[in-house]
Amino acid sequence: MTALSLRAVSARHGTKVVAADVDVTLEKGGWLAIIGPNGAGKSSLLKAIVGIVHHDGEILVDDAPTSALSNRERARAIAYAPQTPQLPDRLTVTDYVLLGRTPHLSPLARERKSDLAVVSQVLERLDLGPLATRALQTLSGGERQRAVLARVLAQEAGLLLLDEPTTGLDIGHAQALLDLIDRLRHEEGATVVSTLHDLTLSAQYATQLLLLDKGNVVATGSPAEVITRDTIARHYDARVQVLTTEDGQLVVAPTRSPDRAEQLTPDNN
Ligand SMILES: Nc1ncnc2c1ncn2[C@@H]1O[C@H](COP(=O)(O)OP(=O)(O)OP(=O)(O)O)[C@@H](O)[C@H]1O
Repeated sequence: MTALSLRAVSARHGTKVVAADVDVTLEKGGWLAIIGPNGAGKSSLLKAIVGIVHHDGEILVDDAPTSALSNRERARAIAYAPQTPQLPDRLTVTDYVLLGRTPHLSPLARERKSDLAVVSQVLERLDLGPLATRALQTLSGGERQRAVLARVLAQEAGLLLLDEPTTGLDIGHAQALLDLIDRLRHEEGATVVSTLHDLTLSAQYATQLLLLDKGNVVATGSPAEVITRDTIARHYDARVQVLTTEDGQLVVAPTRSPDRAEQLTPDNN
């Protein structure tokens, strides 16, 4: 089944188009990373898929046009974690994560045992058990980020849209979180669309990349097709080497300009 199809989709703020004419297809269980320099339109495109930024063109989730879904149907199909969420600071982690169950409850109904079970399972998976009764305002940046992901996972939607999910996480927590998302893909068939600034992580975790530059799609394909020294130089104005580890994983390593690096060798200092 095709989990997500964008057909000639443009995202716009008012009349200003910030991501133009995007065509992409993602099979169930795939992971699409939207990459590109600052201001390229990545978050806006993600928000257009969620339905909180205007779009032109057609968006299909599980082969159904999202324009035909009710809010509730949409919330059961698509879970979204914004880049900088406004959190209800006084809520405990458990109560906040329970909000993820809202699309599964009938109006005004209280949560059921099964909802609480989903929440405690998700908290455990994200190593948030010890923080379950803490108010959100007392959490560190990385802990808040994990709480947001926990709410998204509690929603049990098939399509996860994650805007910079590793922001504020140290390298170990970032890897643990991406590994967890990867497991959800493999074990539960979740489909993932994320924006990611870290090109190494994008190359290692995504099955498919879409590179935006100034709102235009300038490259799509597998990580090896999209992540090349020339492409990164052209669209990010950055000097990098793309290395391959012994087990075949790509690593994007920034390099200093040769002139400047030479000036800094110990002999010259
Ligand atoms: N609500 C808004 N109203 C008007 N313009 C907006 C709005 N939100 C974003 N933009 C503009 O749309 C363009 C794309 O922004 P967007 O946040 O989608 O980029 P991005 O690729 O996610 O950037 P970054 O990597 O810096 O997070 C930018 O020029 C931005 O200023």
